Amino acid sequence: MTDQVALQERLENQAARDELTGAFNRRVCHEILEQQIATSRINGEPFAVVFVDIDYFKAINDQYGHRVGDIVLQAFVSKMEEHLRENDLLFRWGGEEFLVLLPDLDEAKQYRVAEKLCKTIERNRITLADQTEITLTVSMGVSTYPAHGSTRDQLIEKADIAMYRAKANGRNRVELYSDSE
Ligand SMILES: Nc1nc2c(ncn2[C@@H]2O[C@H](COP(=O)(O)OP(=O)(O)OP(=O)(O)O)[C@@H](O)[C@H]2O)c(=O)[nH]1
Repeated sequence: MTDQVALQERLENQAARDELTGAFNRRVCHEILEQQIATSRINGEPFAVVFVDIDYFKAINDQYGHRVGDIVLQAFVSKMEEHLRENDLLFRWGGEEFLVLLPDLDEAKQYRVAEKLCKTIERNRITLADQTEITLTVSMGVSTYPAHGSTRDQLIEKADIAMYRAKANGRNRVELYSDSE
């Protein structure tokens, strides 16, 4: 590989990733969801979009400072990536909001995978440099293709609506979008 090609690859990689956490950024999220929809339209493969919002993140910033808040976001992404399956993808949507794409699962399995992730995040505390341990919890909303929408924006919006229900129902939980909302 020439230096030029290596540099090009590095720049492309940087453009795809969120600077703080290294998760894929919102632009890539848009592109990959479009691709997934195009593929699923042809092969009929279902997939899920999971909207993930860290609970009470403001309190972490308030208690430990913004710098520690940043470290917690980085640790959160590492933990999520450790526990996702090989084909699942994590994106930083903005702030303390993330999206996960779960390809190739039926609805019941998608919900179970999201629940497992939610419990894993709660169980795996984050240890700071001074050994302080922080327990994070997340609220998740799940929408599925094709049941809840056939476009990227519909699927994201419905996952977001379900996530708000998870917040309203006490946080640290997963809700599946329902058409009655
Ligand atoms: N440290 C740090 N904080 C961030 C970053 N992006 C967003 N935040 C903070 O995340 C917090 C989000 O707070 P809220 O939207 O009030 O939500 P919350 O406290 O998580 O409460 P709920 O979502 O209702 O459970 C705000 O304090 C933002 O400043 C970041 O990149 N780094």
